[in-house]
Amino acid sequence: MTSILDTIDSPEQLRALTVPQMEQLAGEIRKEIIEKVSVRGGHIAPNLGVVELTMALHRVFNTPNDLLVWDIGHQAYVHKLLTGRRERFHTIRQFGGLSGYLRRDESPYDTFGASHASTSISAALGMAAARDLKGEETKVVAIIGDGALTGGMALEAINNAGSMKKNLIIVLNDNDKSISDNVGALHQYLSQVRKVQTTPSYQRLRDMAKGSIERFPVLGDKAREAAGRAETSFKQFVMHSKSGAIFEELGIKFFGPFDGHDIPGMLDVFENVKHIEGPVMVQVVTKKGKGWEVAESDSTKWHGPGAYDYKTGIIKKNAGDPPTYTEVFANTLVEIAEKDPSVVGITAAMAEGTGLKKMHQRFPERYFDVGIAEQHAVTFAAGMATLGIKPVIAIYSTFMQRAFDQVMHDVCVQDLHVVFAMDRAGIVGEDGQTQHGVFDTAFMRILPHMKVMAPKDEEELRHMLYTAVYLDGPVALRYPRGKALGIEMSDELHMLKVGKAELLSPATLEEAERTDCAILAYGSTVAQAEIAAKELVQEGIKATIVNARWAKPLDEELFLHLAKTTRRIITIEDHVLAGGFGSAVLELFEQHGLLRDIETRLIALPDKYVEHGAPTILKELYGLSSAHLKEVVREMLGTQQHTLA
Ligand SMILES: Cc1ncc(C[n+]2csc(CCOP(=O)(O)OP(=O)(O)O)c2C)c(N)n1
Ligand SMILES: CC(=O)[C@@H](O)[C@H](O)COP(=O)(O)O
Ligand SMILES: [Mg+2]
Repeated sequence: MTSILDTIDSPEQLRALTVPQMEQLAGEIRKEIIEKVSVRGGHIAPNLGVVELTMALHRVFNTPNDLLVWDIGHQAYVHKLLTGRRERFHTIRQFGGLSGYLRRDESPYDTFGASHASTSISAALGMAAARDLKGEETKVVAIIGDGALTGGMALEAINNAGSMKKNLIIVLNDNDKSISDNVGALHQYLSQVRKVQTTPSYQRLRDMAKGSIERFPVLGDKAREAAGRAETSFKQFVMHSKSGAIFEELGIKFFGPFDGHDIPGMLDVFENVKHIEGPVMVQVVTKKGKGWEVAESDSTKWHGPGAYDYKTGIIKKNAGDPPTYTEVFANTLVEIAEKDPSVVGITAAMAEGTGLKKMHQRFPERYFDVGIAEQHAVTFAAGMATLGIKPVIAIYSTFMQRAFDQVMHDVCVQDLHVVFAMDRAGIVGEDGQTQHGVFDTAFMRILPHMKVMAPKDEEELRHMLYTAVYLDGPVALRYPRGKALGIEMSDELHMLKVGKAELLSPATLEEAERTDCAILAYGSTVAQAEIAAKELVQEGIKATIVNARWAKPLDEELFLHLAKTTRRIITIEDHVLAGGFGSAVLELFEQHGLLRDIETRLIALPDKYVEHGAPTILKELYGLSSAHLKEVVREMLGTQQHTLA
């Protein structure tokens, strides 16, 4: 059979296909995604679920003039394949390759960049308002998942859209799943709607209504007009059905649920709703992982797996790999919670990613998944803290950005004891620009009362978590994505001294005073600093290595002493330069009038959004490697590289 996918350069060709051809294309797209994504991993299940939906949207709407606004963008691989990116599809999520999300600079079909959830309706409403100001006719369509609909921004946008009355289509891609099971009252409401409307009587009525509209195949305006006139048309039926009453009452016409895998059905629905005035929501029911048994049967596992074997459906994992930082964090939290009933775990829809599912399994009553609602999660934690509960809120560093004001206004001003466990801190790799967690030290350390720390390894992470739980006031700890170092971990947990760094080498402060320079390393970069120091010894260069542990409060005594004695200080961190750990150290030196007398170098990420790619490539590129650290030391000392005989 000749490939149809091979002939698709743009939605233009898609628009010329028959329904059977589109059905064949759906199969080819699934095969392409399953095979190509296997190399680096990616968002498999979300994409397999939207194949028919994406084709129908590009078929009915005149993209790119009509605007499709995908929420998150993790489900936009099909959209990429249909919009001229087939040739480069095999590069997806790789350094220099296609992004795993939408980017306005990647294609004119990518109308709005994302990866954080719940932005699509706001952006689409803004586009609709701009369109009207400009007197244009463009259709604007937001496509949002049932998970993303639990986010505050989506609800704020619905509130706004319902009263603004702009022409706007919201497609609710309801697969009954966030990454894990979806949560919340809105989710329960939509599930109810789905259940009611899949009763046999509903199905019979629906088939009758659908039959009436099918007599008017989608051939053009005349057929549509005829369909519109049909008294028993599906459109009129769904308009008068009770589904989505909650949205109807907010001023948004609601249609659905429709089968999101039924191509002719989808074409009918979109052809109809496209002509409706005012805001419209269409509930489309899809199956996450559709068409690939392994992904259908466990869509959580296949939401965003790493590399896998597409022939066997087995996700690759090396036997004997050390645990991830996430696993160590989650196990330690459960360990602490075993002994302390006042400890609770809170997640914003990331039970798997943050490891908090372990809290769920062990202490379901002390585990809270609040949905994709980071702002609410933080203030919810603050409320708990007022009554003496010890909330540990585990949020990816990048998603913490959402809740900055809640951290400031609801937690820090009131000096409440909330622990912020910021997973995925630093460069995360293939998810790229919007997901690197490289701003957290800056935005946390500027807040009065906040304490901020980062462990050098998994053993230290355990004690940092314990310390954070038993300190007072707000405490944030950041730790990286992925595998830990594989070092042995102790059984006992202990408190770390607040604001005390660890002198790693040489063994004593007296020896450190006589070294050529001091490297103050923060968090995961301690490992690079240790490697660099060992190798520099071969060149006759002696460097003091400090594991800073705290970005706030700093170990002022030690840092000032090393500055005064070695007179050369280098900082290194997996974070942007502006406002980070190195900046904090400079502030300290400036306050003590030291900057004129010492030399400093700060190794950190530049003032740009770091692209996607393997972490090793990105760290090398941006100088977070031991090799670059050695170069900086040599440059500072004015020495050339040479090896001692
Ligand atoms: C603000 C924010 N918090 C958390 C996430 C992590 N996240 C990515 S996809 C996802 C689930 C989205 O569910 P849904 O919108 O229903 O899309 P589906 O994957 O089911 O198609 C979550 C929680 C995110 N992208 N943004
Ligand atoms: C869209 C999405 O799911 C992201 O939040 C991200 O892909 C998570 O990645 P990891 O959990 O693999 O770090
Ligand atoms: Mg979903």
